[in-house]
Amino acid sequence: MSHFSQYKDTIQPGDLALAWVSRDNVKPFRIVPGESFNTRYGSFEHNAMIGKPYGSQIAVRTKGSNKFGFIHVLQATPELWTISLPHRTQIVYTPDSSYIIQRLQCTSRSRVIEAGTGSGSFSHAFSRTAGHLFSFEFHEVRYQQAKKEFEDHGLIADGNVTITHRDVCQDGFTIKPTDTTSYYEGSSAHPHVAVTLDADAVFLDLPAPWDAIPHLDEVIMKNAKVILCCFSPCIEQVDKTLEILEKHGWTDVETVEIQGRQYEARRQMVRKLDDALNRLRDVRERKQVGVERRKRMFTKLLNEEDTASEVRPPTEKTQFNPFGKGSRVKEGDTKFQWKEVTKVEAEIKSHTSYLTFASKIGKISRNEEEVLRELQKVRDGKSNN
Ligand SMILES: C[S@@+](CC[C@H](N)C(=O)[O-])C[C@H]1O[C@@H](n2cnc3c(N)ncnc32)[C@H](O)[C@@H]1O
Repeated sequence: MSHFSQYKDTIQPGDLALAWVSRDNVKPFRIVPGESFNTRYGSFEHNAMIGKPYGSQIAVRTKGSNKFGFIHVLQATPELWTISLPHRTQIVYTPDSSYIIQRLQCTSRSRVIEAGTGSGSFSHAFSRTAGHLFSFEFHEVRYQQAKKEFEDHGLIADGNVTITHRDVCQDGFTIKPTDTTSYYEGSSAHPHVAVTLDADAVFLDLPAPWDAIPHLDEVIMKNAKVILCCFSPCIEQVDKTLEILEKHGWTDVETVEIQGRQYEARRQMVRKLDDALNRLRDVRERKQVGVERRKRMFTKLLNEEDTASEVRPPTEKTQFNPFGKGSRVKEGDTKFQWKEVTKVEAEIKSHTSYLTFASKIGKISRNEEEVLRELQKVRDGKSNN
């Protein structure tokens, strides 16, 4: 059973769990009775986690101190996997993958093609939503690593993912029995019959998608709407992709870019001009009192008079401290006035690329020879007139 497709309540032996150590330190680990998860804040025994609800905080006393270190144990989801996975390549982050999945109209009935697999970040998101994912990777080591990871996560044997070692630009997407693929392993699939992909959604995260696009006609669903997305960091790549999409009969072409932003909501103290003016007046008056006292003391010293009577007047707590200056004010303190504000978080993990979407119904492709003949006819007609 895939570790990513079902929610469960409690932490059990064998689960793939994620330790939330801090916001940018999330680590995957397998729950094994008797083992520990080690961090610089302490060593957390798996036995102390087993049976607890997911989301629990697990605390240990830090060695040689009275302090506690703690982690939260979370259930694996594609979103958390994306921020904790071992990077083998650039990856697609959740702001992009969530948008792409809905634009591809991906559902539990979808048959999705993905190339290349890379670090498998997007593959995990697809595997949760799609009916079947056919993922392709031409780098042998990356293929092996991704395959092992998918097996460990239950995405292959009991899941809905097929991974194939293939250069899709050169050899297309048809999976044959002679291929290095997870498809025939331990499955009841006929070992001599090529796989019918019949894909209705395609995601290409490749340096040269224009070389892969011409091969798609052989493997996409006929008489159904097929939606494609190409993920390209450069506008020059988009340009070449658009040209080939048009040539091969893809329509509804649109290029978008995701600009991920995170807004932090908080309260800000309301500062009125009158309050500021009163505070300035108060400061000036106090300063004046101090200056006059020092002047008197100086004169008395010159005249060798006793200065003992010149005691510092007790400082009354200022009335004009509207902004809590000099004291720590808790956000929302009812003694002050507050307004709700939002702040944009400066950085959010989102590998910015251009997303080019297109769709196709049936096997419509442009007959280049016919187009050239028609163009020639128009030119001939003009020159005869
Ligand atoms: C940027 S990574 C993909 C990252 C992936 N989308 C993720 O979220 O983890 C691109 C991958 O495409 C693979 N690749 C490049 N050209 C390919 C081709 N012609 N056929 C198959 N895979 C290819 C590369 O080896 C690389 O692993």
